[in-house]
Parts: sequence; structure tokens; C-alpha cells
Amino acid sequence: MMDRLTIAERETALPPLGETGWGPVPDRDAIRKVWKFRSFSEAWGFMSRAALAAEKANHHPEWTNRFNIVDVTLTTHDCEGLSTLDIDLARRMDRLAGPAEVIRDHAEPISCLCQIRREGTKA
Ligand SMILES: C[C@H](O)[C@H](O)[C@H]1CNC2=NC(N)=NC(=O)C2=N1
Repeated sequence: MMDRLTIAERETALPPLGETGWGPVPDRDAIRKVWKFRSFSEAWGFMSRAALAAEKANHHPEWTNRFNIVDVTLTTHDCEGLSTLDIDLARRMDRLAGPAEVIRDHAEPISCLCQIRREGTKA
């Protein structure tokens, strides 16, 4: 059974992740990050690599994919909150995502490439 992160562990581990674009999730003890890749293929490649890392760690993300957007939430179900497993997986995902764009403002609606192409094609 994993323990939830202590306050001291949070003060150490969370700010650096915040720097890379991980943010809080309202009403949940969890962290969230949204990447915008250059294509579906790049998004899916990231998810494939991250899925293998998750499986190896036996610790899995809650995530959605919309075309080139990958929206990830990490929390530990066993302790219903953040544990070191979430910190480790977040760091690993950051490495796997490489130079992909990060959407830092989670309140704003996220436009995927479809929308931009549609808007861009307006006569
Ligand atoms: C049985 C299996 O080991 C557990 O269900 C693992 C699987 N992956 C998991 N992933 C996450 N995010 N939290 C968990 O508590 C968890 N538990």
C-alpha cells in the first residue's frame, strides 16, 4: 500500500514539476499536464512510450487523447492521492514527451489541430 506524499515531500517534488507544466486538479489530490504534439502520430508515439513505462512501474495515468492533444492526470488510486509513484511517472513522461508544446493554462479550452486547420481554411 502506497503512502500519500507528506507535506515535506510535496514541497520538494511539486515545484520542479510545476516548472515543466504540471498543475493542480481542482478537488483532487492529483497533478495534470497537457501536451500539444505536432501530429496524431507524435501524440500516439508518446502515449505508446508512456504506456510501456506505466506498465513497467505498474502505475497508470488517467489520460485522454484528442488528435494531437494528450491530457494527463496522475494520482494513486490505492491511497486516493499523490504518491511517489506519481512523481516518478510525471518525471518519466516529461522525458518521453521531449520538446512537445505544453498547454499551461488548463482553464482555457484546448484547440487541437483540426480546429486550427478549420479556422485557417476560412475564406
Ligand atoms: C493491481 C494493480 O497493481 C494496482 O491496481 C495498480 C495498477 N495501476 C495503478 N495506477 C494508479 N495510478 N494508481 C494505482 O493505485 C494503481 N494500482
